[in-house]
Amino acid sequence: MSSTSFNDPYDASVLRDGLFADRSAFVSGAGSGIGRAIVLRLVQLGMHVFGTGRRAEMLEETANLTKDMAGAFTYKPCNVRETDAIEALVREAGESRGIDLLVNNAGGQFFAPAAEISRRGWDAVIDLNLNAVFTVTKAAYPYLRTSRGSVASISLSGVDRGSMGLAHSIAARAGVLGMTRSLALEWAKDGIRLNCIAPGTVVTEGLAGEAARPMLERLVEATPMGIPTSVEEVAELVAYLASPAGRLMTGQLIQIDGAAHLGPGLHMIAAE
Ligand SMILES: CCCCC/C=C/C(=O)SCCNC(=O)CCNC(=O)[C@H](O)C(C)(C)COP(=O)(O)OP(=O)(O)OC[C@H]1O[C@@H](n2cnc3c(N)ncnc32)[C@H](O)[C@@H]1OP(=O)(O)O
Ligand SMILES: NC(=O)C1=CN([C@@H]2O[C@H](COP(=O)(O)OP(=O)(O)OC[C@H]3O[C@@H](n4cnc5c(N)ncnc54)[C@H](OP(=O)(O)O)[C@@H]3O)[C@@H](O)[C@H]2O)C=CC1
Repeated sequence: MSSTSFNDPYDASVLRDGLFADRSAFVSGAGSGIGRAIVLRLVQLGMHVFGTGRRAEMLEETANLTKDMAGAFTYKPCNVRETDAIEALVREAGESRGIDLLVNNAGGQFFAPAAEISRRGWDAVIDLNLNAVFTVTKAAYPYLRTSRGSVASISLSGVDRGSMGLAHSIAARAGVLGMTRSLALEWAKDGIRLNCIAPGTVVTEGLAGEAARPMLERLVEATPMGIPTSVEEVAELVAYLASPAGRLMTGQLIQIDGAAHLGPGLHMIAAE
C-alpha cells in the first residue's frame, strides 16, 4: 500500500466567517501539526488566538500564516510542564484579552511496551499529558468563568479501551477525560463546557517523527474507513464545539477517527 495518500485535499469548513470576532483563545502546541491547524481556523473565523509551545521559530511560522486573516495570532514560547511559567502565561493572556476558549493540544509520548517504560519515562508522559493539562485548565478558570467559555482537550482514539505501546499516554488521557467530565459537572454552574476530542491517526510531522511510514500505513489500514484524520477536521470540530451550536456539548469524548476505536485496533499495531 505504498501509494497510500495521507493528505488528500478535503474541505472540512462548515462555519461562517466572522463567527468568533471579539473572542479570544489560548492554544498550547500552536507551532505545529494539529495545534497550528486549530489556530489557523480560529483566526480565519475572526478570533484572537494566543499560542504557546517551546519552539519560538515554529510559533513564528504559525504567525506568518495568519497574516492576512480576519483575526490575530500572538504568542510566547513556554514549556507547559513548567508550572509557574505556564500559570503566569495563562494569566497574562487572560488579563490582556480574556479567554473564551482554551485548547489543550500540547502533548505526545514515545511508543514502548509497558515493561520497557521506566518510572522517569512514565512520569514525563503523565506530566506533559495530564498534570500540565490540569495546571493550564485551572489557571484559565477565572477567565473562562467570566466569558462562560469552553475547553477542548486533544485526546487519543481508543482512550477508553487501551492501546498497546501507549500505556502511559492512555493513562494520562483517560485522566484528562475523567477531569473533563468532573469539571463539566463542577463548572456547569459557570456556563463553562469541557470536551475531549480524540483523533485517530493524523499524519503530522510529530507522528511521522515517532512512527516510520510502514507503521503509518498499517495504522491507516487498521482504520475501518481506511483514511487518516486530517488536521483540518480536528480544527473544525474544535471550532464547532466553541460555537453557539455546541451550547449543550459538554463532558463528551468525541472520537474523530473513521471508527478506529471500533475496529481491530490501532492499539494492536502501535507496539509492533
Ligand atoms: C495508536 C496510534 C496513534 C498514536 C497517535 C499519537 C500521535 C501523537 O501523539 S503525535 C505527537 C508526536 N510527538 C511526540 O509524541 C513526541 C513527544 N515526546 C516528547 O515530547 C518526549 O519524548 C516526552 C515528553 C515523552 C519525554 O520528554 P523528556 O522529559 O524530555 O524526556 P527525557 O528524554 O528526559 O526522558 C525521560 C525518560 O523517558 C524515557 N524515554 C524517552 N523515550 C523513550 C523511549 N522511546 N522508550 C523508552 N523510554 C523512553 C527516557 O529513557 C527517560 O527515562 P530514564 O532513562 O529512566 O531516565
Ligand atoms: N498525530 C496523531 O496521530 C495524533 C495526535 N494526537 C495528539 O494531538 C496533539 C498534537 O499532536 P500533533 O500535532 O500530531 O504533533 P506535534 O508534535 O506537531 O504537536 C505537539 C505540539 O505540542 C508542543 N509541545 C510538546 N511538548 C510541549 C511542552 N512541554 N510545552 C509546550 N508545548 C509542547 C509541541 O511544540 P514544541 O515542540 O515547540 O514545544 C508541538 O507544537 C498531541 O497531544 C498528540 O499527542 C492525538 C491523536 C492522534
